[in-house]
Amino acid sequence: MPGLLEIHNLSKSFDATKVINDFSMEVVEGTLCCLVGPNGAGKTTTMDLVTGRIKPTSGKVIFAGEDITAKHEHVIARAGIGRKFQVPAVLRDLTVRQNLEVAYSRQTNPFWNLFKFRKAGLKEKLDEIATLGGLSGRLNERAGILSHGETQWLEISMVLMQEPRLLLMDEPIAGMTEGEIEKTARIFKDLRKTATLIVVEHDMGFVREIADVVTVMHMGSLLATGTISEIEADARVRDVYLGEKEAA
Ligand SMILES: Nc1ncnc2c1ncn2[C@@H]1O[C@H](COP(=O)(O)OP(=O)(O)OP(=O)(O)O)[C@@H](O)[C@H]1O
Repeated sequence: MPGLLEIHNLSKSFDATKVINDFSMEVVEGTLCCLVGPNGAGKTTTMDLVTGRIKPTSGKVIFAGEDITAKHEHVIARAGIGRKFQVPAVLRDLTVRQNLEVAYSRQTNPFWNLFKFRKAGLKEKLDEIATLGGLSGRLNERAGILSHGETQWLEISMVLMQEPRLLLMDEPIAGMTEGEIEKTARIFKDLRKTATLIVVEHDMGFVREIADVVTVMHMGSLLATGTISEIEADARVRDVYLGEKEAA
């Protein structure tokens, strides 16, 4: 079965520096892939290339069988690739519910959204996503009073409102408490039932908890890919990545 996302021989140079070097990976629909690697390995740049934020020097990105390499960022988003960045972009003065409505309609006027969401189906969809994101009891709270973890879950839920087939996340647990990390792992396990995910992550404990597949990058290239047990047993990975962390 072809992957929902296929990256073929991707390279990217900034001026004379090649930061992505003939990198290939495939993500099968319904799986959660963790993209790991030392600082500067090229993980964020790869995500930028997949979402069309920047364009590769060579290589191809295929999504759901379609070549999206040359497409504009907004076209790629509309095709079903959602991204949650590390820095939250919630509207702090609106409630959790209003933020989710804005994410769906892309309209920041709460009154417009109030009418729109009375239409059949949308309220149910919002409630379902709020439950998935662990926010069903917080819908009427102002987003500005949420904890850091809750704000991250709201952001994830906002991306889900756009119904992405593939969801990319940059270090989603950065700054979270232990309890929030555990809850985030549970949310991700639920998400995997309906979406395909790529999570860029440094915390190997969290990766162990959530990943179906782990892909390791090193100096812009693929170093290894496999289950977490295969990756942890791989001497090359230990040398360049885990070894480096132990030494830090
Ligand atoms: N716009 C740019 N111009 C020049 N070099 C860049 C640019 N963007 C990224 N780089 C370089 O590309 C390399 C890969 O960076 P990238 O942020 O993709 O790594 P990363 O694996 O996400 O690292 P980290 O884990 O620290 O976030 C780094 O050496 C970085 O300095």
